Amino acid sequence: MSPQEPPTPGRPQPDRPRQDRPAPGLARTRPVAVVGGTRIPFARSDGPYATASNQEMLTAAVDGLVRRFGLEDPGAVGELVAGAVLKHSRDFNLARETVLGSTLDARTPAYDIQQACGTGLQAVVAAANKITLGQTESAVAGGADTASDAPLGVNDALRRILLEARRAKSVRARLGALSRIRPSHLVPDVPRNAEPRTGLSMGEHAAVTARAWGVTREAQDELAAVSHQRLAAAYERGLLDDLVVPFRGLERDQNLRPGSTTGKLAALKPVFGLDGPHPTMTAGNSTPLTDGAAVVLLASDEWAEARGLAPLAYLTAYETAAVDFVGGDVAGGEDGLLMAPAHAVPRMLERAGLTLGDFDFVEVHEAFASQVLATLAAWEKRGLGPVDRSRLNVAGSSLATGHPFAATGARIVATLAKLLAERGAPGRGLISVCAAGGQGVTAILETP
Ligand SMILES: CC(=O)SCCNC(=O)CCNC(=O)[C@H](O)C(C)(C)COP(=O)(O)OP(=O)(O)OC[C@H]1O[C@@H](n2cnc3c(N)ncnc32)[C@H](O)[C@@H]1OP(=O)(O)O
Repeated sequence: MSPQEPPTPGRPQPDRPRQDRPAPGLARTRPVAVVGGTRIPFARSDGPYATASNQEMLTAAVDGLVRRFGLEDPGAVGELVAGAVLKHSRDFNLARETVLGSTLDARTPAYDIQQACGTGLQAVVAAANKITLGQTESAVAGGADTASDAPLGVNDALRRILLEARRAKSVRARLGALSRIRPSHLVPDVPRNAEPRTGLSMGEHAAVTARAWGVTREAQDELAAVSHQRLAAAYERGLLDDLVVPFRGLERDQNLRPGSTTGKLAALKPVFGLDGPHPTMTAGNSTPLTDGAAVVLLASDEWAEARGLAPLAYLTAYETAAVDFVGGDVAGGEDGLLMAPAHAVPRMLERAGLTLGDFDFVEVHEAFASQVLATLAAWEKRGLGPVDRSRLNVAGSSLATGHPFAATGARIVATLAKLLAERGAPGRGLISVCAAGGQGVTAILETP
């Protein structure tokens, strides 16, 4: 090529010696340690956190983590990744605002993430991916949600009139627009716990799936009672002592009922699936609407070692899946709204070369007892084998703790990492979280 010829895109230039690709220090992968986690006790909505915002709750959880691991110094944390499902417009930059209001160094970058109830786990995965690629040394990840302080939207018709009034070029045109406001326009737009494409609530969708998989009321109540009993036992033996920081007078999850028994649960009246025969889902075997926040600290081994912190476990695999809950095999149960983990987990296990029997702990987010049981049945049908119940949600799960949507993933990661550390290496735990919109987020934690 003559010096006058333009360089061909993508061709190595003769005067530029060929380098090792990728450049040294780039595109490496390395283990991602879960160093610890902190959450505030979860509260039933319209209870003690009724006036707490997502930002206040997330800040309390972050500050708890900063105190516990001494993260105040500049540059200690690479970034904060967090989200909320129910967001006010003031929460548009929730993670960064949380940094600014917290004891983290104000120069800590932060960004928001959202995958419905999978948000907390997806935040952990996003942060972990940067650590494994060597793009950052440490990160805090998690989420917060409040169903009490839910954002109320302006009635759509009123919003259009107000926008028209704002755009008006004259006082007359503005008054003309405003004169169309009617008392009915003052009815707010309240967020509904429902799927926009079906109009059905999460519970109603779960009821359809429960029927498809033949999940009984007794099995659901049994799972719910065990969840409460195991969470109560976990508190009693101190498992949560360094994971939960008090907030607004609460020291333990408010929803926890240590005396929950199948007898008491059997007395509750059904609340979902009332349009079909034998409804089985009640307030006791469904998660309540909940307020709360949870975060975890992730890091490279080098970072943890330099700060004298011992990793609890390592995040070693991740998978996500989605189902066609509108047009797919909904009646057969495979494409039920909350069944995406039934697809994500087999894929993840195949990639990892593992079966369900290879796990010491299996953590399945309990949106509803019926959805957990349908998921277990689907895994079995797909040849993954049964889950040993003595390894399932051993410290209780969302039926007992409650479920502040975006916080649940981080709660599970922190609890599982603690369980693995307590058990001692080698150990392995699976996480499965179903999410609105027909999605599932799953992961594996290990102590090699
Ligand atoms: C991907 C996902 O995670 S999807 C999941 C998203 N989350 C949801 O969809 C939330 C679903 N939950 C709900 O909508 C509501 O909590 C409902 C409809 C289930 C229940 O709401 P409410 O009727 O307000 O429940 P409430 O707390 O009042 O409980 C009803 C009764 O059951 C009783 N109860 C609830 N849990 C238990 C229990 N474990 N043991 C004994 N009694 C119980 C309550 O004491 C109450 O009794 P009372 O009427 O005598 O006071």
